Amino acid sequence: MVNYTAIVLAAGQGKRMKAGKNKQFLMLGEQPLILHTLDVFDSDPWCEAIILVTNKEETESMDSLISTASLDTHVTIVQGGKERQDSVFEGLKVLRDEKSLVFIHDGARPFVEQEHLHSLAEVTADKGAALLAVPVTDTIKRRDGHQLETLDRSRLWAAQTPQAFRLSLIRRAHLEASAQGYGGTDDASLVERLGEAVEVVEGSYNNFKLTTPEDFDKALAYVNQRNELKGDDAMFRIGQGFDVHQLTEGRKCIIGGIEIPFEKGLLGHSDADVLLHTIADACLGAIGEGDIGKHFPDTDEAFKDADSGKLLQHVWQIVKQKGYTLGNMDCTVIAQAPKMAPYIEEIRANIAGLLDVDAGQINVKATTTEKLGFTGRQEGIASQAVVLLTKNS
Ligand SMILES: Nc1ccn([C@@H]2O[C@H](COP(=O)(O)OP(=O)(O)OP(=O)(O)O)[C@@H](O)[C@H]2O)c(=O)n1
Ligand SMILES: C[C@](O)(CO)[C@H](O)COP(=O)(O)O
Repeated sequence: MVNYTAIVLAAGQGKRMKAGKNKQFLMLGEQPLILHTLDVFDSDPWCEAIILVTNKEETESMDSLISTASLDTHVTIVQGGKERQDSVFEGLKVLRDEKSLVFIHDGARPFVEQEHLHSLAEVTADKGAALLAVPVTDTIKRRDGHQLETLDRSRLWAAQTPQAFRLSLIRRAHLEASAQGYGGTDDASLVERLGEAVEVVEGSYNNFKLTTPEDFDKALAYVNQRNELKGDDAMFRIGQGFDVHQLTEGRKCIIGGIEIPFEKGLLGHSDADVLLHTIADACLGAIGEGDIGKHFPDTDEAFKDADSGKLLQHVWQIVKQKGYTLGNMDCTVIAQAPKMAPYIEEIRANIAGLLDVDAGQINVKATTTEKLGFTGRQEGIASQAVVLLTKNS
């Protein structure tokens, strides 16, 4: 582990974004742009502290934003300067340990990945200066009036941030640049001017800077796509269920809503339909709503001998209210006996009817356990199910 301090720059005006305010405060999905960027460093265990450089006029609003963000890493807010370089210099002023590593990062680059932060830290610990960059993919032309020159693309890299340095080196580079009145568009260029080597660590094209409205649209699509895979609004949710009921004489053997002729039946508070209970559990699991025990307690007389088809339909209403529908489900009945094969299609059609979906979305299969265990001894029947739910658009 190589520790570093991150200086995150947010003191610009975001003029090219044309949003009428500093782009750092624009909502990118569920939170402002700057919080996405801070989250990256907050969740990196190698990052020891964050220096957030902000506008004088925005210090208060940035401060209250941070206080609502529940970040674990300590954030010091510093007032920036007129140009980006001035803002970096203000950030450097609060650091003391000259041997430590400092990462300088644009607040407007929220998608930097942790593996690249770590590669950068390791290279910088060894070499003293490094930056993330990607090979340019366009052909680059230098234009002088009507005269064009095509540059050799094989040697061209698009510089990103973070740019990382030993503190003593980047402080010296900034002092020198300021003494000479040199203004660079990045920090590495100031170190290059000292004649010092700066290593290139290949990053990702995802680590783009949000500069124009088009960049913002691209970032929003990226964030939405990421969110589709998680949380209450996820496009897909998966759940699994498992249940067992004891086989006993004097009870009906109801599996998947179909009464199967057999010398024994399943014991339970309700009709003990092991398969429908399993499916209900898988559905509740997928939407994060616990299990059927929570919704239909076996201490409640209302559910005595209850038709499990009705219970499953109740669960399915909850699923639908949350905006989900069935992708598909796959179930296994684990029974030594009765023989399930003759009933599988009827069960499948019954479940499809209960949920008002196509039978093709449902697979039901059965297995014995080769006479092993409690199912093999015909003491009980078990079942398993996995359910994939998809969000209605
Ligand atoms: N005086 C400045 C200028 C810029 N930045 C920061 O440096 C990063 C990169 O700069 P850029 O994308 O150019 O942001 P802005 O300066 O805000 O944008 P613009 O040039 O369009 O006004 C941004 O996170 C920006 O907030 C800064 O901290 N202080
Ligand atoms: C530092 C930087 O992000 C590297 O690509 C870039 O140079 C910042 O430039 P800007 O003029 O502030 O957009």
